[in-house]
Amino acid sequence: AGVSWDDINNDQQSTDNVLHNGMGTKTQRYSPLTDLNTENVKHLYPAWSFSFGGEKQRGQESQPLIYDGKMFVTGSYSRAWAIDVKTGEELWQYEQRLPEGIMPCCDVVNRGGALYDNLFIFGTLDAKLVALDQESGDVVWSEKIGDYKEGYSYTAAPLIVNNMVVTGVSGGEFGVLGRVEARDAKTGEMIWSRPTVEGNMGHIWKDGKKSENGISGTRNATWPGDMYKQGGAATWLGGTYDPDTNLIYFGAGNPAPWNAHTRPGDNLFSSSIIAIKPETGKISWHYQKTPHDAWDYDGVNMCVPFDAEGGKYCASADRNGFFYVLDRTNGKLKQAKPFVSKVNWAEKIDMKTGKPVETGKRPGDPSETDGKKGDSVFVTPSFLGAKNWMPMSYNPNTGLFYVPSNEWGMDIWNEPITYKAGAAYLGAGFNIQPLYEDYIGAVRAVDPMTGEIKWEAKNNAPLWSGTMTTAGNLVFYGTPEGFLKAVDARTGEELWKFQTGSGVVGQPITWKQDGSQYVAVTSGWGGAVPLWGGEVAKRVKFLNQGGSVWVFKIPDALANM
Ligand SMILES: O=C(O)c1cc(C(=O)O)c2c(n1)C(=O)C(=O)c1cc(C(=O)O)[nH]c1-2
Repeated sequence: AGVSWDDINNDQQSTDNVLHNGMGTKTQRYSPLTDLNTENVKHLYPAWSFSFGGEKQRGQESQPLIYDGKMFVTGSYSRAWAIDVKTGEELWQYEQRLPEGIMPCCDVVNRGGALYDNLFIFGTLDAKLVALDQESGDVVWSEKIGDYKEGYSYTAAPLIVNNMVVTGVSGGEFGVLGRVEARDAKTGEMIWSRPTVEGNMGHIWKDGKKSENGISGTRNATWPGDMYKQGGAATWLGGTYDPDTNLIYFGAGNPAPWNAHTRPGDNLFSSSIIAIKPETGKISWHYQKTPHDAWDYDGVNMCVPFDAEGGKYCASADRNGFFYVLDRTNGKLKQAKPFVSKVNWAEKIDMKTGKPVETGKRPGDPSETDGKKGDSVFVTPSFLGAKNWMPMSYNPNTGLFYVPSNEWGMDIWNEPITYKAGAAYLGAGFNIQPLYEDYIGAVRAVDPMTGEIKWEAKNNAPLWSGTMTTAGNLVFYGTPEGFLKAVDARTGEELWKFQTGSGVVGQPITWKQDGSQYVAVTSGWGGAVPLWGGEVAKRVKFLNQGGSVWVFKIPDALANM
C-alpha cells in the first residue's frame, strides 16, 4: 500500500491521480487525457470549492495532489489539508506553528507537497520539512532545512527520486548558502547535501555519519575572498528528475548580495542550471544563464526535460528574458531566444561560448559617485522576470511550451552593503515599471527548437499562475483578475473561463475519476508582485485576496462525447 517510486515514475501516464509536483517528476504538466477537449470544455462547471479559512489568506501558489480519493493541498502560512475529492469535505488540517521571526522574501506562500508511501511531505516558512501521515495528518517526522533566524525558509514542492525526498533552500536575499539535499523520504535522515556556491564542499552521509564529498575542478575560482560562504544561489524552486539521464536538474538563484561590484567573477553556480547525480549528490554539469548576475535575474527557473528531433533536451524560460534549450545529457547550449518583446541587458546569447553578449546596462558602482548610491539604469526585463516561479507546461503533441510571461522593466541602482546574519543582503534599490498600457502578462506558445512564438494570449495584470496542457488540445492557466481559463493549445483561442473570486496564482491539475475528467486549481491573489512590484503593484492594488481550492468537471452526460 502507499505511493511507491514506480507509481511516481509513472505519474504522467497514469491519469487517475496526480502524485507529483508538475504532474510527473519531469514537470511537463501534461496530461494524456482527451475526455475534456476543445469541443466540450465550454461545459466545464464547478463541482465544489473549499475555503482555506481564517485571516491567513495571501498568495495561494500550491499545486494540489490527488491520491486514493483524497486531495492534498497546501496554503499560505505553511498550512496543509486533506480533502475528500468526491464531496469536498475536509479530512484533516495541519498548521505549522510558525515563530515570530520567519523571513520569507516574497510572501508567505507554499507551492505544494510530495507523496511517498503513506506520507505527505512539505516544506515550511521556518525552513523545516514536515512529513504527515496521509490518513490522519499526524506528524511522522520533521527535519530542519536551515536556520530561519539566518533567513532560511522553504516554499517549493519537494522532489521525490527513488526513495529520497530532494529539496533546496529559500533565502537568497539574506545571503544564505544555496544547496540541494536528499533525505530518506521515510525517515527524513540526510543522505547527501550539495552546496550550489562554488568553494563550498558537499557532504555524503553513511550510517548516520557525515563525510567529505568534494567536487572536482577549481575550488572557489569565481568568488573573491570569503564571499562564497554567503553566496546565495538559493535553490528555492525545487527541481526535476529525468529517469532517461538519471539526473536531477535544479536551478540555482541569484548570487548574494545583488550589488555585483562587491563580488568580481562569474560567481558559480549562481543563476545557473545544475545537473546532479542522485546517488552521490555530485554535479554532473552546470550551465550559467546570467554570469556575474547584477540584476537579480536569479536562475531558479526549472529546466523541463523534453525529447525532440532525436535529442534529449531540457528547456528553461529564464527571468532574464531568454528561453534556453540545453542538451540535458551534458548541458551544452542548443538554442536561446528571447520570449518577451524587450530584452535590453543582452543583445543575444553567443551560441559558441554559451554566454550573453551584454549591452553595458549594469548598475553603476557607488564608489564611483558619492559612495552611497551608484548610477541608476533602466533594464528590461525587471528582476521579477520575463517568467518568475510560475511553471510552464510542455505538450508533446503540439511540440510547444506554454510560458506564462510578463513584460516589465526596472530602474535599478547599487548601494554599499556588508553581510549581517539574518538581515537583507541586497545593496540595491529598484522600481519596477510596466512597459505597455494594455497588458503586462502574456501566455506564449514557444517552439523550443526555433524559439518562435506561435501565439500569445495577453493579460492586463502580470501572470503569476502556472500553465497545464492536455492531449485534448487545451491549455489552462489563471489570472490575477480571478479567472481560470482554458484556451486552444494550437491557437490560443479562449474557450472557457470561470471567476474564482480571487486572483489565481496557483498551478492547475487534471485527472480522471469515476469516468469523468476533473480540473482543480487554488485561488488567492499574492506572491511577490504586490510586495515588490513598484509601479506595477500600484496598478494592480485593486485585486482582492482569498484562499480556496476549486474543483471542476464536465456533466456526466457529456463526459464521453
Ligand atoms: O532567493 C530566494 O531564496 C527567493 C525565494 C523565493 C521564494 O521562496 O518564494 C522567491 C525569490 N527568491 C524571488 O526572487 C522571487 O522573485 C520570488 C517570487 C516569489 C513568489 O512566490 O511570488 N517567490 C520568490
